Amino acid sequence: MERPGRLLLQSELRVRNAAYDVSLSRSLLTWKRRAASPVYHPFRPSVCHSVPVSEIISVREEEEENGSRQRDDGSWKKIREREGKDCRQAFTVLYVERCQQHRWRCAEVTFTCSDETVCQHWVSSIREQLASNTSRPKHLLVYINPYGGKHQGKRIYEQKVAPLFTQAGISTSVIVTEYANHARDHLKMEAELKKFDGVVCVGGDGMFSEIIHGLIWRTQIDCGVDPNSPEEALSPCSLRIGIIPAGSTDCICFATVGTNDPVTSALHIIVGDSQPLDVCSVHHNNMFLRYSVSLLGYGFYGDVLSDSERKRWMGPARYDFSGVKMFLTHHYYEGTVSYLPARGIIGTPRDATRCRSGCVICQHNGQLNSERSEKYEMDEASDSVSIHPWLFCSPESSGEWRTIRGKFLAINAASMSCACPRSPKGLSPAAHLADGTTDLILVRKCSRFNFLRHLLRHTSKDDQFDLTFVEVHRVRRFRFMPRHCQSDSDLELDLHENSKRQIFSQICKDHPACGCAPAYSSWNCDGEILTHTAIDVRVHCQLIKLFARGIEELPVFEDLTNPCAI
Ligand SMILES: CCCCCCCCCCCCC/C=C/[C@@H](O)[C@H](CO)NC(=O)CCCCCCCCCCCCCCC
Ligand SMILES: Nc1ncnc2c1ncn2[C@@H]1O[C@H](COP(=O)(O)OP(=O)(O)OP(=O)(O)O)[C@@H](O)[C@H]1O
Ligand SMILES: [Ca+2]
Repeated sequence: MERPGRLLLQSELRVRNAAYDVSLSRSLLTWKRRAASPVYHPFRPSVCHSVPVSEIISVREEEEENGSRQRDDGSWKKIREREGKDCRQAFTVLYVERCQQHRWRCAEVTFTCSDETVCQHWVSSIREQLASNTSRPKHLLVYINPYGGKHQGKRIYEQKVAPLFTQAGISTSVIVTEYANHARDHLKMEAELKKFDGVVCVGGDGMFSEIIHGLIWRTQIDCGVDPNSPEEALSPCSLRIGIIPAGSTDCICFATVGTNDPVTSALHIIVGDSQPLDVCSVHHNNMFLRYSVSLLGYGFYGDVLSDSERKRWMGPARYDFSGVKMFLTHHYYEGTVSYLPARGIIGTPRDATRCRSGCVICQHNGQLNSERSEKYEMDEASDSVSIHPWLFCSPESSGEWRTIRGKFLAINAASMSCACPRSPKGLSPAAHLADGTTDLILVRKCSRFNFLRHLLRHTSKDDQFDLTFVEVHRVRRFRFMPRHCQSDSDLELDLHENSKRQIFSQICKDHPACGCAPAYSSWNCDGEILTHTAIDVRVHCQLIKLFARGIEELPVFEDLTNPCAI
C-alpha cells in the first residue's frame, strides 16, 4: 500500500453514528475512529480503514428529502434515523474490497457531516482525484457471446457488470454476437476503435481469442505491418482488453486475475488495471494460421478438444468426458520438435517462484541475466538433443536450435501458467504472462499409469515435470513436424540414427495400418483446432494488454506502510 503523502482534505465526519477522522491524500482515503479505546479489544470492529484512491470505484452524494435521502441514481435510502439528528449531509464512497480466493467486491461507506459545503468539498475532491487517473477507461466496446459456457453471458453482463460500469461512469457500446467470428470481423473491419479506451469480451477463451485476432490484425494493418509474415515484428495493440468470464475453461481470466468471477473482472476494468501478455503466432509453411496466448497442445489436449467439439451440447462437462475417453484411448504420435531456447533470461520452468502481480521478470521482458539462468542454459546444453541442419535458417538463430525426435503422448506449449479451476496451478505453474517465452512441455510415450501420475500432479503440489518421460524447455520459438510429413531424407536420417532392425520392427508395431495408433493428432490452439499439424510458432513479447494486474500475492504480514498500522 502507498504512503499517504500530503493531505488534500481532513475533516471530522460520522460513519454509522460514530465520529471519525477522515483524510484524503492523492493516494489514500483513510477513516479512523475518534477517541477509540487505546486498549486492544478483540471483538471491537476495526477502527481504522484505508483505501487506495486508485481502488475507489465512485463517490455519490446522498440528497436529503423528507427525512430520507435520495441517491444520485434515484434510489431511496432511509438513513436519517441511523445517523445523528445533526447530520444532514451525506456522501457514499464505493471501493474495492478483497475477499477470498482473489475475488474483489464493491464495498461502500457512507460519511455524514453537518455542513453542506464540507460534504460537497469532499465529493468534488474525490471526483477530481478519480478524474485525474488517466488509466481508467471511460468508453468501452463490449462483445457478448450469448452461447459461451452455460449460455449465461448476457445475463451475467446485464445483472453483474453493467450496473457497476454505470456506477463508475463508464459508457458502453454493447454488441451481442450473432454468429461465430462476428466480434473478430467487426473489430477487423468495422469498429471505430478511436472512440474507445478498451474492448471487453463476455465469454470464454474462444471468445477472447476472437477479440485478439480482430485487434492484432487491425493494429498491424493500421501500422503498415504484414500480419501474415512469420518474420515480422508485430506492433503492440494499444487498446486494453477486459475479460468477463462466461466460458467453459476461462483459463486466460483465471491465470491473469486468479479467479473466474465476473464482478472481480469488472472491477479490474473500472480501476484501469493493465497487464501485458505474450502472444504466439502460429504459421504453416509461411502461412499465418492463428495466435495463441495460453495452450498450444498436440496429442492429448488436441484429441480432447477434437472429441469434445462434437459434444458441445454437454456444456463445460464435455472436456472431462473427452479427457477420460482420450486418457483411456492412450494414443501417441511421432514427430520432430525443434526449438530455440530462451537465452539470457532469469527464470526457468522448474522455478518455485510464480508470476504474480508486479512480476519483476515480466517488467524486464524476461531479459534479466543471472547465474541461475546461465546454469539452466548449461544444463539445457547438456541435454541429449541433436541439432538439425535445416533449422539453421532463421534470422533469430544467433542461439542454436535444438531438435528432438520421438513418440509423444502430448506436446504442449504454455505461454502462461494456464491455471484454471481444473488445475489451479496450471500446465506450467512457473510460466510468465509477459516474459516473451513459452514453456514447451514434452510428454513422451509412457504407460497409462505413468501418464495418470503426470496428469494427477496438475492437481496437487507435486511437480508434474519431475518424471523421466516429461521434459520442459523455456523457448522463444519452436517448430513441429509430424512424422508422416517428414521428407524422405529426414526419414532416412532416422534410419541412420537407429539400427535398421530396430526401425523396421518399430514401424511394423506402430504403423497406422496395424490399427494400433493414428498417424497424427491435431493442435489445440487456445481451444480451437488448427487445420495443419506442421507448425512454426514464435512468441511476441507483450503484444497485447489486459485490464488485469496478474494474480495478487496473498498478504502474509500486516502492511507496515498502512497509515492505520503506524
Ligand atoms: C485425474 C485428474 C487429472 C486432471 C488433470 C487436469 C489437467 C487439466 C489441465 C487443463 C489445462 C487447460 C489449459 C487451457 C486451455 C484452453 O486454452 C482451452 C480453451 O478454453 N481449453 C481447453 O482446451 C480445454 C482443455 C480441457 C482439458 C481437460 C482435461 C481433463 C483430463 C481428465 C483426465 C482424466 C483421467 C482419468 C483417468 C481415470
Ligand atoms: N453468437 C454466436 N453464435 C455461435 N458461436 C459464437 C457466437 N459468438 C461467439 N461464438 C463462438 O463460440 C465459441 C465458444 O465461445 P466461448 O469461448 O465464449 O465459450 P466456451 O467455448 O464455452 O468457453 P472456453 O473457450 O472458455 O472453453 C467461440 O469460439 C466463439 O467464436
Ligand atoms: Ca510467457
